[in-house]
Amino acid sequence: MNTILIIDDEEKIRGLLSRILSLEGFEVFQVGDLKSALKKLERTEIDVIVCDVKLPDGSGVDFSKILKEKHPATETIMLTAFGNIPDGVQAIKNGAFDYITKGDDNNKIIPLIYKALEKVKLNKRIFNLEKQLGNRFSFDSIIGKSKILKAAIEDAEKVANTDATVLLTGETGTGKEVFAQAIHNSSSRSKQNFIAINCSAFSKELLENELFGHKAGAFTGAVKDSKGIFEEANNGTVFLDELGEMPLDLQAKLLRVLESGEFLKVGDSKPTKVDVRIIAATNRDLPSEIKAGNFREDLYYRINIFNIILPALRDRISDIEILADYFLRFFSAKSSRKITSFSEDYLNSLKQHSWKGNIRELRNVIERSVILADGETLNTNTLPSDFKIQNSEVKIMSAFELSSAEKIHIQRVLNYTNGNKTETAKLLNIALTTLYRKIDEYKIS
Ligand SMILES: Nc1ncnc2c1ncn2[C@@H]1O[C@H](COP(=O)(O)OP(=O)(O)OP(=O)(O)O)[C@@H](O)[C@H]1O
Repeated sequence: MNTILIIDDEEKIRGLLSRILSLEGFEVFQVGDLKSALKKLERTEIDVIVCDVKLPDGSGVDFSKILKEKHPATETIMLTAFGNIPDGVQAIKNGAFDYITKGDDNNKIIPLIYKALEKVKLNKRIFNLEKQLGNRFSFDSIIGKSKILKAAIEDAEKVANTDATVLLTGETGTGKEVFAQAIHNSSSRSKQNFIAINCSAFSKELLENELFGHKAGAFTGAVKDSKGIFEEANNGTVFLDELGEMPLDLQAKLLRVLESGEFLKVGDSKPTKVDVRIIAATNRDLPSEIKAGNFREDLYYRINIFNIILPALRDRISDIEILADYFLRFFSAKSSRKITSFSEDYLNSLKQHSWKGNIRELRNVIERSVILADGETLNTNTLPSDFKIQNSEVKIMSAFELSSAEKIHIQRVLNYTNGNKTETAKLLNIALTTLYRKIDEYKIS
């Protein structure tokens, strides 16, 4: 049953609304101030809130902002006083679904609630999809049916419930972090922290500080003791991404953690002891790195206890369709568009591509196509120019058509980002200044 919360300090109005909405079959709750509303929201899942603007402990308009941050799936309808449209407009800017004028619009409330409930349904769907795509990966949500992927999943499932160190190898974007999360989530450590760090993203000093933390006074600006991720992840799992890039000095410190669970914080003389499981990943060939003097051999043998090799996408072409379909559903739901299929040529082009960026690249290509799509089917004209397209959909464009296609393309991406130029330039892979020049040139509003 859908749940509605009415926030109004006037008992009569609350009662009246509550009766109307209960008769409609909703489960209705009512409170007289914002504090009680927050309490109610902590305990009960509310779909739609009907909220007065003036409340004894604050303004409903300001509250709508807090609500969007704390309960993003819930939608709010503001009840504004007669003739006070600015309040309603501000509430919508703050994230409210809509507003109605008190007393005046009684017949509008029910249809508006149904509309808001549709939006709530969509919000929930998107959050679920995002959760799957984000950090809640389990083995069931790893997509793909190819033998080579299934074998990797089977190995990972076997090792998950041990405390063994795991080394994940594979090209960029093959899902190493996704596998690391799935291993953690199905291990006995799943209730504890999973902390991922990219060893190539920091200078040596910063990485040491991030991993091991520091004592107060260890360096200028170190005013307090600080925990590193090994301490933060105590009893949980640390995922060391791009391990091949870790500086040699830090490799020695990591070896000690693996051997004894101990390390020295920066500026400390007493060791700190932790119990962490380590999962490492690399797209480098570690034996060659050892030969080149960039990676410690003893650390390699300590890390390479259980190696899982993640296949490149081009080696499991049979998975492309199901992955593409998954991302299509995700991005069409995210942009509230009804795009349901690919053309045969589109799918063939995907299958012929070399996929150097693997699943990450596929995800980005589908997102781009969803932005550019005209109808319910993705066609090859939404693919980037480096895709092989050998089909009936190709036609030679004149210079005139090219520039109008560019204009339409920019306009679509701008619509997709709600006019955010920085994000648009990023998606188009052009400089912000180029975007401004083109907006000017094509007179895009
Ligand atoms: N089997 C899968 N099913 C669905 N999505 C996946 C799958 N594998 C990877 N992804 C998605 O592909 C993207 C890249 O995955 P991930 O970051 O795990 O790759 P990686 O191998 O760790 O990359 P890098 O080496 O660049 O760090 C992410 O958006 C992830 O959600």
